[in-house]
Amino acid sequence: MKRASALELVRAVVDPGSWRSWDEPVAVTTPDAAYRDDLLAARERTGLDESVVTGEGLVRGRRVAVVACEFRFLGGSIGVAAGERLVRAVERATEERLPLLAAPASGGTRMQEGTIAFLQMVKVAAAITDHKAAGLPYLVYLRHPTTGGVLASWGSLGHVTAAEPGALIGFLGPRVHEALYGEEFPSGVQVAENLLAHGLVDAVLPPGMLSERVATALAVLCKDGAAPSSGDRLPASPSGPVPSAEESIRASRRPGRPGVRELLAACATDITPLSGTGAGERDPGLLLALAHVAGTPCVVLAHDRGSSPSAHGQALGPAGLRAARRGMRIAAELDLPLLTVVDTAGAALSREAEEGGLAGEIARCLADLVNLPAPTLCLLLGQGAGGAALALLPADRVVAARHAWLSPLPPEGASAILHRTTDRAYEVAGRQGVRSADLLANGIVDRIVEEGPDFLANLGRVLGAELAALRSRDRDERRASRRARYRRLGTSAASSTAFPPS
Ligand SMILES: CC(C)(COP(=O)(O)OP(=O)(O)OC[C@H]1O[C@@H](n2cnc3c(N)ncnc32)[C@H](O)[C@@H]1OP(=O)(O)O)[C@@H](O)C(=O)NCCC(=O)NCCSC(=O)CC(=O)O
Repeated sequence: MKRASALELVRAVVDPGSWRSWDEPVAVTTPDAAYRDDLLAARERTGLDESVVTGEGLVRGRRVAVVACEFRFLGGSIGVAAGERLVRAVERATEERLPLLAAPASGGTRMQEGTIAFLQMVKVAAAITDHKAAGLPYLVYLRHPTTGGVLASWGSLGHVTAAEPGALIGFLGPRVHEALYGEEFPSGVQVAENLLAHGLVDAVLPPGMLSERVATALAVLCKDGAAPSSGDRLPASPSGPVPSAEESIRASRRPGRPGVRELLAACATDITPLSGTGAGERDPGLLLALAHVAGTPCVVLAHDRGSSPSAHGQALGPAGLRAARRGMRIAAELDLPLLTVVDTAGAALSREAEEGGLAGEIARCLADLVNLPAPTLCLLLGQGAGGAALALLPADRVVAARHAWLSPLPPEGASAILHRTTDRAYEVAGRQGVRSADLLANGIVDRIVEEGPDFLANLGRVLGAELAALRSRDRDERRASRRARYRRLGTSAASSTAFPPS
């Protein structure tokens, strides 16, 4: 496939005329005559003095630091000079508080320089860790081909990672595999599209789409917008009769009830979908995205019932919960508000889910979420059955749709435990205090949104106001009051009015 040069890639992504190189010239000092000849030939061929270019430009008007490999320069391989140039660029981006875009294309560590070149991976990874620890975004665009120690360091540390269509992306170079094992590496594995299918990258897109997608992601990651929407008129507080548990459970399972996709379509912009854990797993039951929700930048992680006509939708498994924890880490690193959306008929119940650590992942989600430094808001949108629902619940604030509910397991399961039949599900749910009104009374939910004709628009307004209010609070105070809130649950201080059982 055609390979764009480093500077062609840069030109594709930055605004015309805005590129400023940060590169300081490097001299050829090696005593190895053959390597010296290789370097000089590479310089002649590319017009560059090393295999990476670094600098800054505007991406749709925003200053962004960019580092990119030139594959025609010794296979884009990284030796000491290239490693040093990369690290200086990352450090400068951190100092100047610029978001960083990396666009590698490389055969990995430069073989001519050996082990000292290999160890550059450590300092590059350390510099990127510092950049992220400073709360700054790091985006990666994996180009054809990206292999070895480049993929195993700065290629795999992005908050968001995209790849070039058809690009060869893998740890072991196919040439090496063939030489070592005498056979070709299986085809179709080290290919961008296969990485997407396995939750290793978030998107596959051509260089021509990069500037738009980078701008969209950075609009959220750099926390643009978020004018507090306190002037918005919020929907009136709920009044009128409280529906029974049966009414709410039936309503939450009605075909056509809006899910997270309808919610985002109604009140989110600048959506960047993220895919999977980044560690080889994805789960269609979990939607992870960056977005502006009602104008506030946030990480969204949500149960996704998908387009499945079944009321049960797509069950969430351990991989989905691991992807959720990836979203929590991004929110924590960038101090972005996190919006969770609960709408699940229950976790995946299967051998794979058990062996994949379902219970452990629920535990880790709960622990991570209740301790997350970032502002957190949970929307109980519909069904809230069992641990898969609770895993996304313990936020600073919890908003519930009128017919949303939360129960320790699907109501039919509760009925089976108590009465050895699923037939008494609604009766049991009524006694378990699952309704939004019960949750409000027990201090689990802070606000209920009625489900009238403007349901989604009202939800958007409430979420916007809640997110804006959360962002204006002091971080330590917010975290302490979150912990206190969940510590209090079940004690008399937690509940206000007790609703009669439905
Ligand atoms: C990246 C590739 C798939 C690209 O294949 P192509 O057929 O497109 O191109 P190619 O093989 O002709 O490579 C183009 C030129 O770049 C050179 N080249 C490629 N990789 C290099 C490297 N790591 N060091 C020095 N030179 C390298 C090639 O020798 C060739 O030079 P010329 O044109 O002069 O012949 C392949 O080069 C490859 O498999 N490279 C090895 C990848 C790998 O396993 N790296 C691990 C390194 S150790 C490491 O990184 C640490 C770690 O693994 O953790």
